[in-house]
Amino acid sequence: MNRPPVNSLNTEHLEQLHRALVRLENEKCRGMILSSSSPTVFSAGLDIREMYKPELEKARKFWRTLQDMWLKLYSTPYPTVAAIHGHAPAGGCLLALSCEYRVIVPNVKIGLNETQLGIVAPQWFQDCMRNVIGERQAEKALIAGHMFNTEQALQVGLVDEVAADKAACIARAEAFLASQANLPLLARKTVKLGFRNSTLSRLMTGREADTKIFIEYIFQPKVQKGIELYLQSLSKKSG
Ligand SMILES: CCCCC/C=C\C/C=C\C/C=C/C(=O)SCCNC(=O)CCNC(=O)[C@H](O)C(C)(C)COP(=O)(O)OP(=O)(O)OC[C@H]1O[C@@H](n2cnc3c(N)ncnc32)[C@H](O)[C@@H]1OP(=O)(O)O
Repeated sequence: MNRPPVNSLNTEHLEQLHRALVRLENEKCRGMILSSSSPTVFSAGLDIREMYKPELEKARKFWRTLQDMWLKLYSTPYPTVAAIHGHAPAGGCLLALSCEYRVIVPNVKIGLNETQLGIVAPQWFQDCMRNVIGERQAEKALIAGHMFNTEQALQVGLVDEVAADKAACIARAEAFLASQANLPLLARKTVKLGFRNSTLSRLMTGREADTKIFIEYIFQPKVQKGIELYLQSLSKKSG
């Protein structure tokens, strides 16, 4: 990902990610490392400006593009690793959770923090967390909007490994891909999709309902007020 300063996910960036995933699949890619050009941020999650006073059709397109990108990422036939050498809140955490393996560096925060922002992580975000860390830990983390530090993320199983820095992180991600390289492709892909199918189907069969929930939620005046205040707090911080 290379969308400075923080790889926030707007419609255009989501479309780029989606196109890249389609191309990798068409080219029979043998593995992907999802990484960031930023030295300190993996991805800041959804671009909050896409949810602030949006036009209805733009908001719908944004959400459908996110759904498209995630459905592709979660179901890739090739192995995927997230090299998390920077913070990964909310949608950034979703990207990492959607890969098959996660390597993180020290001093990083990762989690589905939506509750803390006064919004709600959609069901499929929640499913991804549950599938990785289990029901009990996911429920606790999501209710609190907890951001895990590196040590906590390793302990709870949100990530698989800690590496010292970006170079080591990429090297460990490559080692994971190498460990998968000799597995028969069809068997590997079939098992992966078997595990992920119910999560994928839940969104695929309810896409329009999921979009409606998103739209109705973000268009509420009190939610808009919360987003406005959060945006102000973010820009005050950097100002
Ligand atoms: C059942 C009902 C269900 C209903 C569902 C409905 C709604 C929910 C919908 C979706 C779920 C939401 C998912 C999300 O992903 S929301 C996004 C959450 N992300 C965050 O909270 C992260 C916010 N950012 C940070 O914490 C920090 O920026 C950082 C990532 C830790 C990096 O810190 P750093 O100090 O390096 O950078 P700055 O904070 O100075 O930021 C630089 C610059 O970027 C702007 N920015 C940061 N994050 C975002 C973002 N997510 N979107 C847009 N812009 C962002 C920040 O404002 C600064 O901008 P400036 O112009 O001031 O320089």
